[in-house]
Amino acid sequence: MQPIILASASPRRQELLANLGIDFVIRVSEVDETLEEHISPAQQVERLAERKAAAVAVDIQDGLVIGADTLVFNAGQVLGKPINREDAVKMIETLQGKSHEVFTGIAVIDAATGQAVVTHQATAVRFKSMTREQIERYVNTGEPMDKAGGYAVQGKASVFIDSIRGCYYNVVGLPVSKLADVLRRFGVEII
Ligand SMILES: Cc1cn([C@H]2C[C@H](O)[C@@H](COP(=O)(O)OP(=O)(O)OP(=O)(O)O)O2)c(=O)[nH]c1=O
Repeated sequence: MQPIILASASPRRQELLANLGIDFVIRVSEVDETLEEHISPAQQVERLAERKAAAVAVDIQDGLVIGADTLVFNAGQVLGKPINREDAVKMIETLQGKSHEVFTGIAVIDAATGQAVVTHQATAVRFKSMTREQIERYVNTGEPMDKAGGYAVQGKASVFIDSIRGCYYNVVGLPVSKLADVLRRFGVEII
């Protein structure tokens, strides 16, 4: 089997891939994650996932490099990670009491041939109504700061999640079942 390289510093992605029991190494390269204007959230996450994988693939001889990117799409607006506490409060204020979509793009690049498969998945997440005080208490936990949309479905934000339609793991940062489909196209059978 070819070596598998996860081009991600996200502990969530590392944990989800490790859960599958496959051997992989982690290599991360600096990538400009500035959001582009006038492209759909699906295109946005696909481009960033591909950029992350390509930045690592260019430096190695062989192996399958996996890149991923997650964004929240709410009321026509793309939300990345909050830049500070106030930004996190604002993000959650716009999310509470309704549904939004979480997009994760994944890219797998065969470093030896340059062959790439890039795709994405969307999951709908509905938040309960939250008071300003609850939002502030949640932000004070520190949990929102390195998460797209300013929340972690797998963490304390779970208290405020009303429902999820689609892949849960996609919200956490890696659509595991879709990734398995893509890896199979490169000859990697997980189970
Ligand atoms: C919505 C949501 C996002 N997230 C996380 C997943 C991602 O780690 C992060 C989105 O940021 P990303 O820029 O997609 O990823 P990253 O910077 O953490 O890691 P890398 O670029 O090295 O792969 O938000 C959660 O953990 N839980 C959630 O519920």
